[in-house]
Amino acid sequence: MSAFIQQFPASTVLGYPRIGPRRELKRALEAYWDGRATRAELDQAGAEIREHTWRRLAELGLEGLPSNTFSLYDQVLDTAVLLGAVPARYRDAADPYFAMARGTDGLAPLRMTKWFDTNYHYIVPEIGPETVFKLDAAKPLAEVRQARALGYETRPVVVGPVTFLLLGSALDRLDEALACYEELLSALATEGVAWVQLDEPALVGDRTPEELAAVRTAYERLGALGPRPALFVASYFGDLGESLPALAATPVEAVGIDLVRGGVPGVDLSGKTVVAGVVSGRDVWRTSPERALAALGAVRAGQVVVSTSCSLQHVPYSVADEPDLAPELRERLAFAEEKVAEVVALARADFRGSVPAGPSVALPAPVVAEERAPYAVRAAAQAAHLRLPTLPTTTIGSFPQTGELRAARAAVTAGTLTREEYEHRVEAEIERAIRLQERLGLDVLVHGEPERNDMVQYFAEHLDGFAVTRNGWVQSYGSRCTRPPILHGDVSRPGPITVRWSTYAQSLTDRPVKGMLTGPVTIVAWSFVRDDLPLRDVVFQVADAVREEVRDLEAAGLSIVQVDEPALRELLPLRRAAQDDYLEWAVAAYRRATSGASDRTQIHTHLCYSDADQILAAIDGLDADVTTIESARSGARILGTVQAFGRGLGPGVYDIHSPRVPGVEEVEELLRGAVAALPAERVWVNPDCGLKTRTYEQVEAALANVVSATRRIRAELDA
Ligand code: MET
Ligand SMILES: [Zn+2]
Repeated sequence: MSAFIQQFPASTVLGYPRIGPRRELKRALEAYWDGRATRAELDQAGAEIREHTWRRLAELGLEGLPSNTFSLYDQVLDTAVLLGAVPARYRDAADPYFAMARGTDGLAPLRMTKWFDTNYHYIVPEIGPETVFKLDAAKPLAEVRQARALGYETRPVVVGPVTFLLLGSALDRLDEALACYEELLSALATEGVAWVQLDEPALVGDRTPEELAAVRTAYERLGALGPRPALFVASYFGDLGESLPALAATPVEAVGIDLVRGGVPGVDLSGKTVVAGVVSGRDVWRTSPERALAALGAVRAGQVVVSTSCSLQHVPYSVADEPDLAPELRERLAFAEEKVAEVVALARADFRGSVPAGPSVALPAPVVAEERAPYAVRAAAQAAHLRLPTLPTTTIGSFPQTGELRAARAAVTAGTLTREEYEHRVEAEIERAIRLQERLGLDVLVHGEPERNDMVQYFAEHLDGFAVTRNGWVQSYGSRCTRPPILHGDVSRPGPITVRWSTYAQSLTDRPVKGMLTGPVTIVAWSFVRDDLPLRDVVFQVADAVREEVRDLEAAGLSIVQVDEPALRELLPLRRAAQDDYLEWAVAAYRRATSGASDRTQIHTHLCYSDADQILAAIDGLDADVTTIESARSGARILGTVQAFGRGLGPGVYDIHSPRVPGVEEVEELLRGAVAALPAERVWVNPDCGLKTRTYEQVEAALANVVSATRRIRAELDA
C-alpha cells in the first residue's frame, strides 16, 4: 500500500442516471441494434452522456466524481466482462456483450432478474466450471482517461467480489476472482487512481458465517496488496448489520453506509472514512436537513463524507424538466440533480430551509375486509354461473400494443387528436381483440388493455393522490425505461377507471370477459411513494380504491375480475426478520381489494417474474379463485410447489418473453405435465404474462396452438 492516502473528497454520490436526460442512450442503443448506427456512433453517444454527467456534477459543486457508473446495458454484465466471465457460446457472436444481454437469432440471452428490492433488472452472471477469470480492465480505464482528459479525477466504481459472486452463485470461486480484482487495483494504481469504489449491496442481506468469512478474506487480501488505490466499500439498500464488524476489521479505508434505510452504526469506525448516505437515492423527496444533519453528527468515524444512500440511477434526472407538476408538489421533490445539490450543501454545512410538509393525512379507520365464503361455496356458485369447459383457456390481459395506438396517445397529448377520436380507436382495438379471441376459440376473454400505456401509470392517472411526470424516466433494463408515478397524497378514486372499457368488451360477446386491474402492492411498488406514512397504510389506501373498482365492475355485469400482483415478490424485505410482517399486510391489502366481490364473481390473480418459490404461502393466502403464474420458463419445478393450492391454477404454457411461437406438441407436453401434477378440474390454460410486447402475428399463431393442444387433452379428459 502506498504510504500516503489521499483524503476522500467531502461530498460524493454512489452513482448517477446514465440513460441520458432525454433518453439519448435508449435511442443510440436501439439505432445500433436495428443496424441504423455503427458501434462507433453508439460509443460516441455513451461518451457524450458521461461527459455531460461529469460536467454537471462538477458544476453543482460535487467534489468526489464517480466513473464507470455508465453502462451500455448493465453494471453487473460489465463486471462479468471485466472478470472474463463470458460464457464460451457468446464469444463468437458479432457483439458478445449484447448477445449476452439480449440474445441473438441462435442464442438465448443470459437470465435477467431484479436488482435487490428495486425495479432495475441486472444480467445474472453465469459462472460454471469452464469459466476462467481473466481481467479485461478496458472499460474502467477508458472512463478514467476520458474524465481526466476533461480535467476530472474520478473514482471508478465496480461491483465488489462478494456481491458479484453471490449473484452468480459462485462464492466458491472467490480465490480466482480476487486475483482479478488484485490485478485491477494494480492497473488502477498505475493509472494514478486514488480511490476505487467496490459496491457490495449483498452485504445488507442476511449472510451466513461462511459468507461473512468471505467478506473478511476478500478485503484482507485486497487491503494487503502492494501499490493500490484506497478502497471504498459501498453498501446500500439497508443496514450492514453483522457485515459491518466483518468489514471494519479489514484494512479498507472507507465504508459506505445507507443512513436512510439503516441506522447509525454502533461500531466505532474512528480508523475509517465513513461515506454517509444521508440523501436518499431511492425516492424523489427533498431531504430533511434536521434528519440528515442528525445522522451525520451521530456517526463516529475518522472522516465523514456526505453522500447518497445508493446510486442515483433509480431516480430521474431533474425536477426542472417537470414544468407541469403542481408547484406545491414540485417544491417537495428532488430528483438526481437536486439531490446532488443537497449533498453539496450538506457537505458545506449550508443546508438551509425546511422541507414543506405534504397534505395532512386523514387515514380511514382500518377496516377489516369481510371475508368471502369458503372456496368450495364460491367455486360451486361460479361453476353454475360461468359454465366453463374443462381446462378453460384465457390470456393474462394485454394484447399487442400497436405503434398506431402509441402514436394516437402521443397525438392526444400533443393536442393533434381529439380525446373522442382516440377513444374510438381504443374501442376499435378492443373489438379487434375480442373478435380474434372468439375466432381462436378462447373461453374467457379480455378487452386487451389498449387504453393503457402502462399497467401502473394508467391507474395513477385516474386516482387522486398521484402525479405523473413528463420526463421522469428511470432505467428498468437495457434501453427500457419507465416513468414511475409519484404517490404524494392520500389516494382515492374519483370515479370508475376501467369499467367503460370492460363493459364495452362484454357488450361485444356472449363469452365471459375478465375485468383487468392492477393490485395495490404492484401499484405502490412501481411508483415513488410518500415517506410520511408507513408503506402498509399507503398500500391499504390503494387497496380501497381497487376495491371500489372491483365492485363497480361486478355491478356493471362482469363475472370475472383479475387483480394482478406481479410485484408481490419485489417488495419483500431483504432481511428474513422483516419478511413475515410484510407478507402479512401485503396479503391483507390484496384481500381488502378483492373481498368485496360476491361469491359468484370469480377473482383471478396473476404473478410473474418467477422466483415465486419464496412467497408461495403468501400467494396461497391471496385466496384468489384462479392464480395464473409464470412457469413456461421455471417449468415443472413450480407445479410441484403450487400443487397444494386448493383453487384454480393456470401455469403459463406460452413464454411470451420470446418472439418464438410454441408448437402444439410443446404446449401439449406442458399441459400434460400440469394435468399430471394437479387435479384437472383446477387447471387453467394461459400464456405466462401479458401479450403487449408481442405482435398480432405471433400472438395469433401461438394462441391457436394453445387452443389446439387444449382441445386434444380436453377431449381425452372428457371422454
Ligand atoms: C407484468 S404482469 C402483466 C399483467 C397485465 N394484465 C398484462 O397482461 O399485461
Ligand atoms: Zn405478468
